[in-house]
Amino acid sequence: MTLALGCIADDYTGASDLANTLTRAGLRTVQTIGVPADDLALPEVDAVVVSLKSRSIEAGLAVSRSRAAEAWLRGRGASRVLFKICSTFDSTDAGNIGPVMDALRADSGEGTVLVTPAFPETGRTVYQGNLFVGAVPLNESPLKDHPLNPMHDSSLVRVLARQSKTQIGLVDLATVTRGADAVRARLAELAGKGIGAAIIDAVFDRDLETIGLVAAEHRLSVGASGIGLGLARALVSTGKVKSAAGSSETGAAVGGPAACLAGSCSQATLQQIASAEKVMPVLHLDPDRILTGAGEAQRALDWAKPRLAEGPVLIASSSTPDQVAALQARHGRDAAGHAIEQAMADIAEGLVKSGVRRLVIAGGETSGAVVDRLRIPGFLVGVEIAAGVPVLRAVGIEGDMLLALKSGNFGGPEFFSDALGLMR
Ligand SMILES: Nc1ncnc2c1ncn2[C@@H]1O[C@H](COP(=O)(O)OP(=O)(O)O)[C@@H](O)[C@H]1O
Ligand SMILES: O=C(O)[C@H](O)C(=O)COP(=O)(O)O
Repeated sequence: MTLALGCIADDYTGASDLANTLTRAGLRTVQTIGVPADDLALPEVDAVVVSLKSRSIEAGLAVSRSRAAEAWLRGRGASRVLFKICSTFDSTDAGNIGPVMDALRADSGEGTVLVTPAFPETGRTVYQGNLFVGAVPLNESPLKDHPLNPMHDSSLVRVLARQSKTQIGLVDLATVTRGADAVRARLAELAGKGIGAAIIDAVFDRDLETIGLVAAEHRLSVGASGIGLGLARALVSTGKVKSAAGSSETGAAVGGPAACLAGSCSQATLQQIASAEKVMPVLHLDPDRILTGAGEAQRALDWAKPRLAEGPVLIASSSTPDQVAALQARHGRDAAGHAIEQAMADIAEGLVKSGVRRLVIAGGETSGAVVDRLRIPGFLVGVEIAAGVPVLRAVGIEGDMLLALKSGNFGGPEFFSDALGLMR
């Protein structure tokens, strides 16, 4: 296997989002969970997206796991590596985007690393280094209330500078619109000043295509699915990869009971849960009971089992920002997050033991906890359910399973029904 592109994603929904984008852009892609075991049978692909649950862990651990993933990718011929982060730059001043980028930059000998979370298809744009979510700056968007990584500064130059050891520059939109050579010249200017990374503006897909042509010449880039799109289009347009567009996995139907789990507290997910309540049974977990060990996961399984034969169910821990803040005040942010993730994993494990083979999960950290508990080593990419969210077919397990790992902010109001309709 000689990879045209190696990717390291800091959460599982983001990995799935990127794998979807690369597949739709014509790259044969597989998503792995962590660095694959040598005996995991992988198809011949152009790109591998290694999923890590590293976005919100201790920075040193995020660095070591990311470096191990990079070594595995480079060992399989990846001369280009994309460190995939959230399109809303989910992170804190401790990291982990800066520390991981610094380490991967040192390993790769990269001069100035191109960084952009722009993903216009989902309303993420970057202008003068500032990230916009739809029409509002990041710090005025619902991401200001994220349970783990609340974002309070839309200037990514400032945000990354607080996390990284290198200086952070800017490649502005005016430069990008002048084309790849202008971007190359600007990067050379920054590298000459010893600036190790640059936020690069992007508002439209054509900006990503320009960026992708330059990023394809670099050993390391950092960004979300948008730069992945640019890289994929550049690899195809320059003949480095023969397009396999339309090659997404469409294997046999799996059938059987189906269930949805929502751990995301995003505005989008709360709306999707409300829509789902009109068409399927929904159980709202009591987060305090989870934190006090009151058997909430078992209660959820006892509720779900008799209903699964009738149709899909949805089990949600999701709360409003005020409720999240109150719970965190009572129990601690990290303790609350971890306990609820693990409860979701307990529930998922019980549902699979009850015969569930089609699982929709809302939330990146939630997806990580569930997929790790189910010991799924990798996924093939299926049809797209919504921008950034594909159907995934598990590989390396006994039997068949279909999953959808929904980024908290992605998908329309009817996402859960839409997903189940495509996961047969
Ligand atoms: N009711 C709740 N109160 C506090 N934290 C919660 C609640 N429900 C879920 N969480 C936690 O919030 C975090 C959600 O993160 P994640 O699953 O990545 O969602 P998103 O994709 O929206 O970022 C997880 O750590 C989860 O355990
Ligand atoms: O928004 C993105 O780029 C990715 O889909 C992502 O990283 C989502 O992470 P989340 O934790 O599911 O919001």
